[in-house]
Amino acid sequence: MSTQAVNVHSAGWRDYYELTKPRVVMLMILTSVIGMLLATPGMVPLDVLILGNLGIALCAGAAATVNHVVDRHIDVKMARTNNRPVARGRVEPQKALGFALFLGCIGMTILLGFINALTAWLTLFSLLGYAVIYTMFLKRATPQNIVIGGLAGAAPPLLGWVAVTGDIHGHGLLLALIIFAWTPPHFWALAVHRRDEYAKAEIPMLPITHGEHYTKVHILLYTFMLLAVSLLPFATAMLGWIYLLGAVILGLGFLYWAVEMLRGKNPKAGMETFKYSIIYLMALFCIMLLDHYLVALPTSGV
Ligand code: HEM
Ligand SMILES: CC(C)=CCC/C(C)=C/CC/C(C)=C/COP(=O)(O)OP(=O)(O)O
Repeated sequence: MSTQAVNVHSAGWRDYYELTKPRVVMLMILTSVIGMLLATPGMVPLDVLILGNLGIALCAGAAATVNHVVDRHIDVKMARTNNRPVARGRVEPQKALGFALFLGCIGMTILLGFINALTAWLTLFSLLGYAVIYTMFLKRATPQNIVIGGLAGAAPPLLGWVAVTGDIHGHGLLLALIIFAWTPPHFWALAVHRRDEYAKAEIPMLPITHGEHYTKVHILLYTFMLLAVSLLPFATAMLGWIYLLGAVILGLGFLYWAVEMLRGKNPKAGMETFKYSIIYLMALFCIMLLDHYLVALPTSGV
């Protein structure tokens, strides 16, 4: 049997793992872990840390799996996604949906049984926000799809916060707001780079409906907004000087790439901006943690 035939007909655990969009979920979990640690001056109880993040990750993986099923006819048309397990036929849609249901039920049971109801319901809203509202409706309907859909992806640090404290605090919301402002430059940079593929799949992403220049201007505007929003944890005394310095340097780096895109002289700028966006978010949240333990807690007298 040829390798191609094996690829097409047999599903392995790797295919099921891929359905969960593991690298995206890992970054989300980094933000929810940090959301938990920022929520308290003390140490987060180990069961909340482990079970809370497990529950959130399983629900995010369930949402990602539904996205693979719903988008299979689109995914098969784009080079970036055409080897995905459901699009390629290695995993049948019903089996993938069963897998999503399994992950979602375990995730919700963990959150309801061991964390708290508010975290569980907010996680379910995020799951449905991405799997149903974004994937089934917004993605196909409007170039603002990812701006609105970004609310679901922005939730993890807030979910982490609520898992620890049991209520929604302004500081937790601020963390989600940062990811909300980050999502458009994160995604549109890639969409500019992959414009032709989205056009082929007839998805109304901003570079297709409004053109590349318009998209690049909006990337720059959102990057300014992101820089401003990222200063709020300092302005509200949630975090201190180390964070301020980190947020400014990382934000200026993002602005550099957004301007590079707009100048249009560097053909790799779109992909570089996309890659930078991931490093940016990872680094920003790590610096929050550093600041929390080195500056914010010691000066608050805890
Ligand atoms: C509606 C919101 C979002 C949209 C539309 C979006 C879009 C995308 C797309 C299309 C890719 C695929 C790039 C590729 O396959 O080359 C991607 C990759 C990625 N995204 Fe997002 N994203 C969103 C939100 C998020 C959030 C909230 C996070 C984490 C907090 C995140 C983290 C990542 C990471 C880590 C990757 C790289 C994955 C890899 O290397 O396989 N994204 N994003
Ligand atoms: C419970 C919880 C926290 C839920 C969050 C769910 C989640 C995994 C969101 C991911 C966001 C994302 C990768 C969007 C891209 O989808 P796309 O379909 O536009 O991109 P694609 O073409 O790569 O599939």
